[in-house]
Amino acid sequence: MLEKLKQEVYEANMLLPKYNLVTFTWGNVSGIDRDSNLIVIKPSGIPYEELKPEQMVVVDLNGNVVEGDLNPSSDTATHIILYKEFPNIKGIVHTHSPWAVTFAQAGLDVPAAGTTHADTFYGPVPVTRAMKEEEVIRDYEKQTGDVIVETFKERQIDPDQVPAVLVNDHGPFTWGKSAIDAVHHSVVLEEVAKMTYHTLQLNPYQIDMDQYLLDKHYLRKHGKNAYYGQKK
Ligand SMILES: O=C(CO)[C@@H](O)[C@H](O)COP(=O)(O)O
Repeated sequence: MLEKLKQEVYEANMLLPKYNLVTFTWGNVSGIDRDSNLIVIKPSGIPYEELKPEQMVVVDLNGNVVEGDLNPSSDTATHIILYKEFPNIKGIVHTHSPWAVTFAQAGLDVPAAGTTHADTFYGPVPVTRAMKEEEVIRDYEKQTGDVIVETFKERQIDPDQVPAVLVNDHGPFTWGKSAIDAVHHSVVLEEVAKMTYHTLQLNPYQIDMDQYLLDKHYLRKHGKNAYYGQKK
Protein backbone atom coordinates (compact mmCIF):
# COMPACT_ATOMS: atom_id res chain seq x y z
CA MET A 1 0.00 0.00 0.00
CA LEU A 2 0.93 3.67 -0.50
CA GLU A 3 3.79 2.63 -2.79
CA LYS A 4 4.14 6.13 -4.28
CA LEU A 5 4.36 7.73 -0.84
CA LYS A 6 6.84 5.08 0.28
CA GLN A 7 9.09 5.95 -2.66
CA GLU A 8 8.84 9.67 -1.90
CA VAL A 9 9.55 9.16 1.82
CA TYR A 10 12.48 6.86 0.99
CA GLU A 11 13.95 9.45 -1.39
CA ALA A 12 13.44 12.18 1.20
CA ASN A 13 15.23 10.10 3.85
CA MET A 14 18.16 9.59 1.48
CA LEU A 15 18.53 13.36 1.11
CA LEU A 16 19.42 13.69 4.81
CA PRO A 17 22.93 12.18 4.49
CA LYS A 18 23.28 13.77 1.04
CA TYR A 19 22.90 17.24 2.60
CA ASN A 20 24.99 16.30 5.67
CA LEU A 21 22.03 16.74 7.99
CA VAL A 22 22.60 13.38 9.75
CA THR A 23 25.27 10.83 10.58
CA PHE A 24 24.87 7.06 11.04
CA THR A 25 21.14 6.36 11.71
CA TRP A 26 20.26 9.74 13.16
CA GLY A 27 17.17 11.52 11.88
CA ASN A 28 14.03 10.39 10.12
CA VAL A 29 11.49 11.51 7.54
CA SER A 30 7.79 10.69 7.26
CA GLY A 31 4.91 11.54 4.98
CA ILE A 32 1.15 11.30 5.47
CA ASP A 33 -1.67 10.36 3.14
CA ARG A 34 -4.37 12.73 4.37
CA ASP A 35 -7.15 10.70 2.71
CA SER A 36 -6.41 7.56 4.72
CA ASN A 37 -4.56 9.31 7.56
CA LEU A 38 -1.85 6.69 7.22
CA ILE A 39 1.77 7.69 7.80
CA VAL A 40 4.80 6.30 6.00
CA ILE A 41 7.99 6.60 8.08
CA LYS A 42 11.58 5.43 8.10
CA PRO A 43 12.27 2.17 9.99
CA SER A 44 14.23 2.59 13.21
CA GLY A 45 18.00 2.15 13.30
CA ILE A 46 18.60 1.12 9.67
CA PRO A 47 21.75 2.75 8.20
CA TYR A 48 20.85 4.98 5.25
CA GLU A 49 23.22 3.09 2.95
CA GLU A 50 21.15 -0.08 3.58
CA LEU A 51 17.71 1.58 3.39
CA LYS A 52 15.21 0.43 0.72
CA PRO A 53 11.81 1.89 -0.30
CA GLU A 54 10.03 -1.35 0.62
CA GLN A 55 11.33 -1.05 4.19
CA MET A 56 9.29 2.08 4.88
CA VAL A 57 6.77 1.40 7.65
CA VAL A 58 3.09 2.36 7.47
CA VAL A 59 1.45 3.38 10.76
CA ASP A 60 -1.93 4.84 11.69
CA LEU A 61 -2.55 7.88 13.89
CA ASN A 62 -2.61 5.64 16.94
CA GLY A 63 0.88 4.40 16.17
CA ASN A 64 -0.26 0.93 15.12
CA VAL A 65 1.89 -0.64 12.39
CA VAL A 66 -0.46 -1.20 9.46
CA GLU A 67 2.17 -2.53 7.07
CA GLY A 68 5.85 -3.40 7.46
CA ASP A 69 8.05 -5.95 9.17
CA LEU A 70 10.44 -3.45 10.75
CA ASN A 71 9.90 -1.24 13.78
CA PRO A 72 8.99 2.34 12.81
CA SER A 73 11.26 5.23 13.78
CA SER A 74 11.65 5.76 17.52
CA ASP A 75 10.39 9.32 16.89
CA THR A 76 7.08 8.12 15.38
CA ALA A 77 5.01 9.40 18.32
CA THR A 78 6.38 12.91 17.75
CA HIS A 79 5.51 12.80 14.06
CA ILE A 80 1.96 11.59 14.88
CA ILE A 81 1.26 14.48 17.25
CA LEU A 82 2.47 17.04 14.71
CA TYR A 83 0.26 15.53 11.97
CA LYS A 84 -2.72 15.66 14.34
CA GLU A 85 -2.11 19.25 15.49
CA PHE A 86 -0.79 20.83 12.28
CA PRO A 87 -3.49 19.82 9.75
CA ASN A 88 -1.89 21.40 6.66
CA ILE A 89 1.40 19.52 6.81
CA LYS A 90 2.10 16.35 4.83
CA GLY A 91 5.75 15.69 5.56
CA ILE A 92 8.00 15.85 8.65
CA VAL A 93 11.77 15.69 9.05
CA HIS A 94 13.86 15.26 12.16
CA THR A 95 17.64 15.71 11.93
CA HIS A 96 20.70 16.26 14.08
CA SER A 97 22.16 18.89 11.77
CA PRO A 98 25.04 20.46 13.71
CA TRP A 99 24.27 24.18 13.57
CA ALA A 100 20.57 23.78 14.35
CA VAL A 101 21.46 21.36 17.17
CA THR A 102 23.90 23.98 18.51
CA PHE A 103 21.03 26.44 18.96
CA ALA A 104 18.76 23.69 20.36
CA GLN A 105 21.38 22.69 22.95
CA ALA A 106 21.92 26.33 23.87
CA GLY A 107 18.17 26.78 24.36
CA LEU A 108 18.08 29.60 21.80
CA ASP A 109 15.74 30.46 18.93
CA VAL A 110 17.30 30.95 15.52
CA PRO A 111 16.39 34.62 15.17
CA ALA A 112 15.22 36.13 11.87
CA ALA A 113 18.52 37.83 11.09
CA GLY A 114 18.31 38.34 7.34
CA THR A 115 16.56 37.73 4.05
CA THR A 116 17.96 34.22 3.71
CA HIS A 117 15.96 33.32 6.81
CA ALA A 118 12.92 35.40 5.79
CA ASP A 119 12.57 33.64 2.44
CA THR A 120 11.46 30.51 4.29
CA PHE A 121 10.59 31.36 7.89
CA TYR A 122 8.24 34.21 8.77
CA GLY A 123 9.99 34.96 12.05
CA PRO A 124 12.33 33.27 14.52
CA VAL A 125 12.54 29.48 14.51
CA PRO A 126 11.50 28.81 18.10
CA VAL A 127 13.21 26.59 20.63
CA THR A 128 10.98 24.62 22.99
CA ARG A 129 11.28 24.75 26.74
CA ALA A 130 13.37 22.07 28.38
CA MET A 131 11.27 19.07 29.31
CA LYS A 132 10.69 18.11 32.92
CA GLU A 133 12.12 14.90 34.33
CA GLU A 134 8.73 13.19 34.53
CA GLU A 135 7.97 14.15 30.92
CA VAL A 136 11.24 12.66 29.73
CA ILE A 137 10.77 9.47 31.74
CA ARG A 138 7.06 9.04 30.99
CA ASP A 139 7.11 9.12 27.19
CA TYR A 140 9.86 11.24 25.72
CA GLU A 141 8.81 11.08 22.07
CA LYS A 142 5.14 11.87 22.76
CA GLN A 143 6.11 14.65 25.15
CA THR A 144 8.42 16.03 22.49
CA GLY A 145 5.44 16.43 20.17
CA ASP A 146 3.36 17.97 22.95
CA VAL A 147 6.03 20.53 23.85
CA ILE A 148 6.43 21.51 20.19
CA VAL A 149 2.69 22.14 19.87
CA GLU A 150 2.68 23.98 23.23
CA THR A 151 5.47 26.26 21.98
CA PHE A 152 3.60 27.26 18.82
CA LYS A 153 0.32 27.80 20.67
CA GLU A 154 1.82 29.83 23.52
CA ARG A 155 3.93 31.99 21.20
CA GLN A 156 1.08 32.26 18.64
CA ILE A 157 3.32 31.10 15.78
CA ASP A 158 1.65 29.76 12.64
CA PRO A 159 3.34 26.41 11.82
CA ASP A 160 2.60 26.97 8.15
CA GLN A 161 4.59 30.23 8.24
CA VAL A 162 7.42 28.88 10.42
CA PRO A 163 7.73 25.21 9.39
CA ALA A 164 10.50 24.39 11.89
CA VAL A 165 11.26 24.06 15.57
CA LEU A 166 14.28 23.37 17.77
CA VAL A 167 13.57 20.78 20.48
CA ASN A 168 15.54 21.94 23.51
CA ASP A 169 18.63 19.83 24.21
CA HIS A 170 17.84 17.68 21.19
CA GLY A 171 17.50 19.05 17.68
CA PRO A 172 15.35 20.31 14.82
CA PHE A 173 12.06 19.12 13.43
CA THR A 174 10.77 20.65 10.20
CA TRP A 175 7.64 20.03 8.16
CA GLY A 176 6.03 21.03 4.90
CA LYS A 177 3.58 20.30 2.10
CA SER A 178 5.43 17.04 1.36
CA ALA A 179 8.34 15.00 2.70
CA ILE A 180 10.63 16.61 0.11
CA ASP A 181 9.37 20.10 1.04
CA ALA A 182 10.14 19.34 4.69
CA VAL A 183 13.68 18.31 3.73
CA HIS A 184 14.09 21.63 1.91
CA HIS A 185 13.14 23.40 5.14
CA SER A 186 15.70 21.33 7.08
CA VAL A 187 18.44 22.34 4.66
CA VAL A 188 17.49 26.03 4.86
CA LEU A 189 17.30 25.85 8.67
CA GLU A 190 20.80 24.40 8.87
CA GLU A 191 22.17 27.05 6.52
CA VAL A 192 20.59 29.97 8.38
CA ALA A 193 21.58 28.53 11.76
CA LYS A 194 25.20 28.48 10.61
CA MET A 195 25.02 32.01 9.16
CA THR A 196 23.25 33.36 12.24
CA TYR A 197 25.72 31.76 14.63
CA HIS A 198 28.53 33.66 12.90
CA THR A 199 26.47 36.85 12.69
CA LEU A 200 26.03 36.72 16.45
CA GLN A 201 29.80 36.43 16.85
CA LEU A 202 30.40 39.53 14.71
CA ASN A 203 27.63 41.79 15.96
CA PRO A 204 25.08 40.44 18.47
CA TYR A 205 23.53 43.89 18.71
CA GLN A 206 22.28 43.96 15.13
CA ILE A 207 20.74 40.52 14.90
CA ASP A 208 17.01 41.11 14.39
CA MET A 209 15.91 42.28 10.95
CA ASP A 210 13.23 44.95 10.46
CA GLN A 211 9.65 43.71 10.10
CA TYR A 212 9.19 45.47 6.74
CA LEU A 213 12.16 43.53 5.30
CA LEU A 214 10.90 40.27 6.80
CA ASP A 215 7.48 40.92 5.24
CA LYS A 216 9.00 41.77 1.86
CA HIS A 217 11.05 38.61 1.57
CA TYR A 218 8.59 36.15 3.07
CA LEU A 219 5.51 37.44 1.27
CA ARG A 220 7.22 37.69 -2.14
CA LYS A 221 7.48 33.88 -2.00
CA HIS A 222 4.55 32.84 0.20
CA GLY A 223 2.01 35.67 0.22
CA LYS A 224 -1.26 35.69 -1.75
CA ASN A 225 0.40 38.02 -4.27
CA ALA A 226 3.67 36.05 -4.37
CA TYR A 227 5.75 36.92 -7.41
CA TYR A 228 9.10 35.14 -6.85
CA GLY A 229 10.46 32.96 -9.67
CA GLN A 230 8.33 32.42 -12.78
CA LYS A 231 4.95 33.10 -11.15
CA LYS A 232 2.77 34.94 -13.69
O1 LIG B 1 16.49 11.75 17.90
C1 LIG B 1 17.00 10.67 17.73
C2 LIG B 1 17.93 10.13 18.75
O2 LIG B 1 18.22 11.15 19.67
C3 LIG B 1 16.67 9.96 16.47
O3 LIG B 1 16.97 10.88 15.40
C4 LIG B 1 17.47 8.74 16.21
O4 LIG B 1 18.79 9.08 16.08
C5 LIG B 1 16.96 8.11 14.95
O5 LIG B 1 16.06 7.21 15.39
P1 LIG B 1 15.31 6.22 14.39
O6 LIG B 1 14.47 7.06 13.47
O7 LIG B 1 16.39 5.46 13.61
O8 LIG B 1 14.52 5.33 15.32
